[in-house]
Amino acid sequence: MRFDILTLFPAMFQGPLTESILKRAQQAGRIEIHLHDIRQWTTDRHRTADDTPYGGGAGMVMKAEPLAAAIRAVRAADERPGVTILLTPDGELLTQQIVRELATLPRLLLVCGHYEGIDERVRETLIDRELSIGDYVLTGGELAAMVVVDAVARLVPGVIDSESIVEESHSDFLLEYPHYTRPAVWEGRAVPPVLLSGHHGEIARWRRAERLRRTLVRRPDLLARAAAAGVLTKADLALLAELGW
Ligand SMILES: NC(=O)c1ccc(NCc2cccc(O)c2)nc1
Repeated sequence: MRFDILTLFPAMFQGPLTESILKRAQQAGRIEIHLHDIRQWTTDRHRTADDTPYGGGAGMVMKAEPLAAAIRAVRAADERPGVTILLTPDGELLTQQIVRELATLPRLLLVCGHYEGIDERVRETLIDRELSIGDYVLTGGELAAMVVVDAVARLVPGVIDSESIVEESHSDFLLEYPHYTRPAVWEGRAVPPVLLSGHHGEIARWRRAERLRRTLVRRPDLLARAAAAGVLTKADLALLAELGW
């Protein structure tokens, strides 16, 4: 899968995209990440990529010409069709369901807006989809783009071991079960005995029960979505009834 990131601050991506799993995934050729500095497509001496807003007001708006030229040039750089996504607080809220959908695409172009955003005429003509990582405003779309790349790339086959994806949090709307590792007792607190029992069936049942209980307590909204999506078994519903759901 190919990611193209269009930004005014390419250096911001050193670190998250050049370390650990994403670095190894790129070295293994599972994913490609190409950074593009939008200023490369400015034409004036001052390399102007933003300007003051028509109608007045504070802040700056990203100019249409350089951004449109960048999007068109980057799209043309690879024959694979890609979806062009703008990261913005006004976008559709990113969920694991959307992440799974994006992970099936051959290519993603992520446009990192800045200041107060981008000229509306670029949104109308060149942006396919607008996504938000949450209801808060950041100085730019770069951190949001890193979140999208991280969440999507880890679902690309071969990037991480597939069995850990199946049962992870949010994969079926439910939160994760609690995790423990050595030592068996830490500061007087023991690991739940069932996990040391070797009874894999009991362990699976305990973990499922913990996922349901935690989701009920922390995110009842997700539980309702799990029920609506039909991912709760009769045993799940019986246990949830016992828990008062
Ligand atoms: N919640 C988010 O995903 C998110 C994304 C971007 C951002 N700031 C840049 C920006 C601000 C306003 C308009 C625009 O197009 C881009 N802030 C938060």
